[in-house]
Amino acid sequence: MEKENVIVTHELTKRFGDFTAVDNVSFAVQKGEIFGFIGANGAGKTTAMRMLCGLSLPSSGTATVAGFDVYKQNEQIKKHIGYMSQKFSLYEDLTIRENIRFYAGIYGLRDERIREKTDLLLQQLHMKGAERTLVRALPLGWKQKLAFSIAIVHDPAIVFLDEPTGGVDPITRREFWSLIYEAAGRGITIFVTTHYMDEAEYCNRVSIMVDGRIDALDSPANLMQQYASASMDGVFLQLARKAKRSGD
Ligand SMILES: Nc1ncnc2c1ncn2[C@@H]1O[C@H](COP(=O)(O)OP(=O)(O)OP(=O)(O)O)[C@@H](O)[C@H]1O
Repeated sequence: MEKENVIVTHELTKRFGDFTAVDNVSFAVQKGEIFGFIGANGAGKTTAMRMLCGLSLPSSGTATVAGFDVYKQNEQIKKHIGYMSQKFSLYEDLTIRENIRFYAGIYGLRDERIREKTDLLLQQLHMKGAERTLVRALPLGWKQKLAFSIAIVHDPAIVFLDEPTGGVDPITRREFWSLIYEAAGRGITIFVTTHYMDEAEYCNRVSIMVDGRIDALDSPANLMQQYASASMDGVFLQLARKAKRSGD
């Protein structure tokens, strides 16, 4: 049976003045898929992701996210997605437990559900006993795992992760990825940008953006075969070399 598509774009485009940041991008992402979105600095990943999250209107083209139209239903989209940016927004002056409660409340969970979810998260993250620790005192890897769990506390259809593991060591990144797999196993679609090519290999499919366009899109195994490379690093370098645009 065909899996349901939760993101569908057709010739999605974003222009800033006469500069085309995202250029006629068409793709679909299936429910429960881990979809990697990679590209050199300035390729257009964040701009595309912001349109899909309902944070920025496209210049042209179409897109639906969780069945909602990015032009007309951006408030609905925001309710059905989770988002974690590079500068995740945990409150440093609140404890772990207080951060979970705060965001669960914003997402509209009822008190009883918040209590259940808080206990579940603390257990999953092995943070029981540390729940009254201020977030500011936590190591970066703990903060990232907590931020991810909070981004999906309301069981969204899709979670958008913008370079979620920047700056952490490989072991912590792997632990972070086990949380991603667990969420995908529950049917949450993962849309993730990363600069780490080992992480690209963990994705079900990877799209590679060059100068605002999607130049390649397939499973890591197929891409490595197509570009005759033993790693995603090799695939990425072949494509990124063609880029004319440089990041800022
Ligand atoms: N508001 C804006 N006005 C003008 N140009 C912009 C604006 N936002 C982004 N751009 C430009 O669009 C291009 C794509 O930027 P974007 O941030 O989407 O790239 P990216 O692939 O996410 O890069 P990075 O990996 O560095 O985050 C860049 O050249 C950037 O300077």
